[in-house]
Amino acid sequence: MTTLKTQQLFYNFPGNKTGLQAVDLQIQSSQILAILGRNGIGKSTLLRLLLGLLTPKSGQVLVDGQAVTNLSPKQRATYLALVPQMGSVQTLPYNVLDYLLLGCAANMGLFSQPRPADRQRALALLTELGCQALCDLNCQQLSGGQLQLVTIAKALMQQPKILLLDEPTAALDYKNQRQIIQLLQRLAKQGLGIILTTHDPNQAILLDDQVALIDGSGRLTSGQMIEMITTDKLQQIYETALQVDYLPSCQRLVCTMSA
Ligand SMILES: Nc1ncnc2c1ncn2[C@@H]1O[C@H](COP(=O)(O)OP(=O)(O)OP(=O)(O)O)[C@@H](O)[C@H]1O
Repeated sequence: MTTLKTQQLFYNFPGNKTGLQAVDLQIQSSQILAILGRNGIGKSTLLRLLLGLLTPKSGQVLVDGQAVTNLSPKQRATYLALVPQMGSVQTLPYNVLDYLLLGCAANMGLFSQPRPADRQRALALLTELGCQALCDLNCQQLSGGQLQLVTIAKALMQQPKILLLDEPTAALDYKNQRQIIQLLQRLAKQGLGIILTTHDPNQAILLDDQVALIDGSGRLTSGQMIEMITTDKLQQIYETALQVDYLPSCQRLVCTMSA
């Protein structure tokens, strides 16, 4: 069982007096936490703090009780992997299979090569994501959605204990969004802890686990999806008219923009 938690995390955005305030969150193996908040509120920044890529003004991030900043890069990579926001993914001129194998780098020695088992795992992941036909393409030839799927597969090659995903379905069509949601649920059942950011409350509804909302002052509150995804709470964090209702034909809550 792995636990990732923050204690009273404060962070000021560069050149700005605003930031994240007193963030307390916790996630453990098999849990999924969806983080929602409006543009520029600090969701990606929070993921970078959790990964130890940014240093908080105060407070700390603990992985199994150890400060993330005290872990070596290799130790960190055994715990945590990131699927970055699509705009920030640098496409390297590798074919898709080799790109996925880069995901194993943290678990390999300096001069070792990927093993046949790693290649098989990469091919199995591509097949699971319906991307097996992409395997020999150059990454720079991929569409935005194809690159997003391949980037998720690369992070899974790292075999982390907690997976952090920054808007993992932003570039995906409905079928692929459903596939990623189902994949995340399967992985959580197998023991992976998952933290993702999303702009779509419907995804948090479908994932149906933990939800964290960041409000306009950079404070985070979290709880079970059913307590957090309400018309009042979402209207407050997005500062716009929207509605959360139970839709009998979908047999679930649905969030829509209202007039
Ligand atoms: N490299 C940077 N240099 C300076 N300021 C930055 C940098 N990256 C982000 N910021 C600022 O930090 C704040 C939080 O940004 P962040 O990317 O964490 O927000 P976000 O909630 O993920 O936004 P979005 O939903 O639009 O992706 C913003 O005000 C942004 O302008």
